Amino acid sequence: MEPVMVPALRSVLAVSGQSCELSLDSERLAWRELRPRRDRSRRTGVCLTRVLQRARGLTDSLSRQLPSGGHSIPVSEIVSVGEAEIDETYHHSMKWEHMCKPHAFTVNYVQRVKNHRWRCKAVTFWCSDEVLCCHWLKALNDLLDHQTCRPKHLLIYINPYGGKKKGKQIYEKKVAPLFNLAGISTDVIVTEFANHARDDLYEVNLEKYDGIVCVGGDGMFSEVLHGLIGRVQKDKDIDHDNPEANLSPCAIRIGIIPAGSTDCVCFATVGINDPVTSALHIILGDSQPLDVCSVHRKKRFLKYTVSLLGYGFYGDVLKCSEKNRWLGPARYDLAGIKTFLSHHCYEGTVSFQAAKWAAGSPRDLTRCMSGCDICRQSSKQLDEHQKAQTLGSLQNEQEDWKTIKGKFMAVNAANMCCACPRSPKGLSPAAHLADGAADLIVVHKCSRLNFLRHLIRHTNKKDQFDFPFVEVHRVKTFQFTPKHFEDEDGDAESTDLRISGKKNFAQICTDHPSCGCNQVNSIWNCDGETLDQTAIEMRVHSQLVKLFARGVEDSKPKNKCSSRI
Ligand SMILES: CCCCCCCCCCCCC/C=C/[C@@H](O)[C@H](COP(=O)(O)O)NC(=O)CCCCCCCCCCCCCCC
Ligand SMILES: Nc1ncnc2c1ncn2[C@@H]1O[C@H](COP(=O)(O)OP(=O)(O)O)[C@@H](O)[C@H]1O
Ligand SMILES: [Ca+2]
Repeated sequence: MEPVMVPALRSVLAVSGQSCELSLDSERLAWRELRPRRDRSRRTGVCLTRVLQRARGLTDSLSRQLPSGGHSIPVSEIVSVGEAEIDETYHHSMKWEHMCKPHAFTVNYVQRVKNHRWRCKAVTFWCSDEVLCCHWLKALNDLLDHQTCRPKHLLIYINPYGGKKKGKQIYEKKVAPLFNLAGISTDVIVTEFANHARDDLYEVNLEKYDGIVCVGGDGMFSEVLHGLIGRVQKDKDIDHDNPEANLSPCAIRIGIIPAGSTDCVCFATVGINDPVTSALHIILGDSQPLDVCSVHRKKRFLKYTVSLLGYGFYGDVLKCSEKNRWLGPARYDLAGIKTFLSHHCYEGTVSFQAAKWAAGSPRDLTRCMSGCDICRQSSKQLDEHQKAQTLGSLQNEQEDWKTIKGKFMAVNAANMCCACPRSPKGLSPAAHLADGAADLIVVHKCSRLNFLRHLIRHTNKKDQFDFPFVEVHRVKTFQFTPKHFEDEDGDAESTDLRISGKKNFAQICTDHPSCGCNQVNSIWNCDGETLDQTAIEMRVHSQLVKLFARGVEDSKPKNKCSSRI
């Protein structure tokens, strides 16, 4: 059982009562049984074996079982290592007081289970003596110290009222113990009012932290996003009211512990809305760049959005759902049915500039996966495009605008696929997290039945864009102007105020008999937050923030990057 130090570490230790050869190099920890399990006569020692078999939590559901019967864990997926905790009660009840404390260490590591879920598993290795045990502990801890991407200090904001109001409970029961295990220190703030986290981020000493974590839904994430981006621009003296401004990227990463109603940002960046999985991605120090869209009206900043910016159907669903917040996540289903039945359409003009440099297209049947090639290629091409623009070698950008006028059921910009439990492939299944572009989906006025057919396709494998009344474009920027703005030659500000303030929708409707719609205006759903203004411009900022995530992993890992739908 002497360790072999050159070039890597190799020893014979015991796992679950079996002698195993354990080896470690800078990449992997691996072990394989030396003798078949049934061969009890030659086991390493009766007492030790019994302790091993009964030791708490050390059952043999080991991580990557190799075809040869061996196991292997990448060092990058080890959560922590430490001296094994021996169950003292058991120890005494078995009258083994005479036995000196066995020398063992436990490795906590990530295990993949179904549907992109991760769990933290433990395996304990038993050594013949203390020196060997310390040696292994030191070697493993040294390797973990080299995982420099891992956060050590986190600032956590918990929304106690998000989703089913279980944010605090989820954090305390499922997440805090894991952060503890991984030796991460935390400052926890349970928010007391809406925008508490956003405002706090303007004041806080960010240098103290390696990451900001929000516990809540997309709305809570949006708060943290606004606080962080706003703070960085303020520190760098960048005017976010200028729609042309080149925003400064945020170096500090954001983690999301899902505890909301839709959890679409988490679902689309991790593959599942599961608090333990997200906590493990944070602990391992994953990093996923994310595009952020800014929404302006004229020269005034309104909001940032990372998932859905939707007018018409999704705006109305949100507006209706806000009245029923007490219903929790079910409020969206009720609002969805009501909105569907009311079947409103809205008249206006959509103008956009296509993301010509983007490597993919909204209907190319690819999905943005971990290490996505399309994101890498697109952002490279975008850099080149921007350089060419600065040098003046590209034609006037103004000529690139395309316009769609008409009556719409919905105008949606999806900056990511927007997958969520309601729609596992999302609003725009081929949209990308970090390609510097968003998918603009325009659903023209159609019958109720056709709109239902379009909606249903969000829940199955069929193409929701394959209808004559739906068009989709990959864009870098778009503008929307409702019809009444054009008619009134809109002083945007005063018109919007009038719509949202003095008049109610019924009055507006009778004022506009020619529009054929029940209402003149919808509102914008901006990552689940309402926008009062209707005439807006949106622009994508490539990879402005980073999340503690790695994109959705391919469950059948043949091609690591983008896979066919
Ligand atoms: C017939 C079934 C049709 C199902 C159609 C499902 C489409 C779902 C697309 C979801 C896109 C989600 C984009 C994400 C938005 C979130 O940022 C945002 C905020 O999340 P948070 O509360 O966690 O903070 N969430 C939302 O705006 C919620 C959008 C949910 C829309 C649900 C719509 C349900 C529609 C049901 C129609 C039923 C018609 C039935 C006719 C008999
Ligand atoms: N303490 C609080 N009290 C009330 N609202 C809050 C609080 N903390 C955060 N919020 C707001 O709650 C809204 C919804 O939060 P979110 O966590 O996204 O839940 P949900 O997914 O159910 O919408 C967000 O707009 C956020 O700004
Ligand atoms: Ca994008």
